[in-house]
Amino acid sequence: MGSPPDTSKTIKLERYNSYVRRIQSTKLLNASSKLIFRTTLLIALVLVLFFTINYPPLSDRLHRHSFLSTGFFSSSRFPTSSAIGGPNWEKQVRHSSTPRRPNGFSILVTGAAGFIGSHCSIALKKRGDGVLGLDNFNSYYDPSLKRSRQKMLLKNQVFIVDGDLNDAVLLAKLFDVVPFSHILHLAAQAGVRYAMQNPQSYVSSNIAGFINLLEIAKSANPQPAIVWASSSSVYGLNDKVPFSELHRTDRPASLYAATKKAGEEIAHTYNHIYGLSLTGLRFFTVYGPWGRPDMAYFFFTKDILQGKSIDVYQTQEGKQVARDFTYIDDVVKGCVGALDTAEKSTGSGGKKKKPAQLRVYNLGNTSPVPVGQLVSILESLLGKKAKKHVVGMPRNGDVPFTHANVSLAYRDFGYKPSTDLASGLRKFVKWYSGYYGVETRVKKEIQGAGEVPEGGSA
Ligand SMILES: O=C(O)[C@H]1O[C@H](OP(=O)(O)OP(=O)(O)OC[C@H]2O[C@@H](n3ccc(=O)[nH]c3=O)[C@H](O)[C@@H]2O)[C@H](O)[C@@H](O)[C@H]1O
Repeated sequence: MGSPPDTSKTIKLERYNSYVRRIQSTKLLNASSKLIFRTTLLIALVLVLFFTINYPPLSDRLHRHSFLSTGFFSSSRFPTSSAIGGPNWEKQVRHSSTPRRPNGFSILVTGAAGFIGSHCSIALKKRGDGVLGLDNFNSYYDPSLKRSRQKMLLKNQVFIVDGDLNDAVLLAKLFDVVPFSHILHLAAQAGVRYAMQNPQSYVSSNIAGFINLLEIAKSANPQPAIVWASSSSVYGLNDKVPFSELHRTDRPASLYAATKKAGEEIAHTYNHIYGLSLTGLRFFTVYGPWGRPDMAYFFFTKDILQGKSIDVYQTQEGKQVARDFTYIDDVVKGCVGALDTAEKSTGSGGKKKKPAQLRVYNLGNTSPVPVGQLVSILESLLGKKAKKHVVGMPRNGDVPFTHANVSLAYRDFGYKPSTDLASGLRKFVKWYSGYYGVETRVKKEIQGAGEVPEGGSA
């Protein structure tokens, strides 16, 4: 029998091999943890860099009062990740405000998601001006309508900055990025009767906001020329007709009217001290497609269709209340005419060099219509009778009638309203039917004729 085999060498070899395997797996583990650590660090760095550039919004970084971009932008041209103040945002601001025609304007339109603001923005953009919008999308009336207008503007390559007139940091930033030649200032707290419910909102938008904008404009270089929305309501208790720019406007009947009249006086001051070119437009009850749901023609339409009763006001003496209802397309032509004839501001670096232009114009229809007749026209266009409730006009700021003399606007920029109330309301009802998807006589007629309702795709 031979001696047992010597296994001690084999055992040693196995132990050695297992030792080497352990070392190798530890090394592998170390290498992969290092890789994971480095990758995490890199991702963290990229994220920190991204948020430093894009977030929080500019004004949050510079002061605590915040406005947030809602990232609502749906157009492929203006992607959703455009926080205010970031490079992507600046690119959109520049692109939107760059004119596409020789000697075109670069215009900041405040209240661009509003009724008159959205129509004017599109008209100006279509003729080749650069247009940048500003709007705070407040909820005075259904903000979804403002968002729909915003979508329509995006389709027309107009970008709206989501921000407030009272945000001085934002306004200063906009003027840093763009040397605006003009401002069309239409942002305001509108509505005559709402002023009794929320007086402070009128002070905040129509006075403080306006002054904030003027402060930025007077310091800008070049100073822009400014065209802005005043109101027919400044005539207040004036009873001379038709209303002329030469008539008294020192008896406003509502706080809304008082803030618009204050705006006209404030405009005088900034023109006088700083040489800003300023043109105030007194709008007379403007109506039409994409209009304001707080206005009588709009909510009468809704209530009539829903079978609800409507209050039709009459004066305390039992007379009909009347308005010089003015169609939106006519008003847009007036705004464009005022911009085209606005002279340059004369100041620079906050100092006036010589006297500058200061103007006020009526933009009305020159043909007042009693509210009862407005209701009859709507009944016929909707194909439905209204449940009318005739009541005395509440003492809440309303005036019994308005009637514009527009000879000054005609003389200076050829303003000539051409749409009567029945034709204008027909266009409004056509839009309303398409936008809200409701049946009306107008809709049946246009479908019968093979037309597509306006606003149906918004
Ligand atoms: O030109 C302006 O500067 C203003 O025009 C608009 O004010 P107004 O002319 O008062 O329009 P709007 O409310 O549509 O009432 C229309 C008519 O219906 C009567 N009216 C109103 C409500 C009601 O329930 N019943 C009624 O008969 C009412 O008595 C009136 O006769 C803008 O809203 C305002 O922001 C401002 O721009």
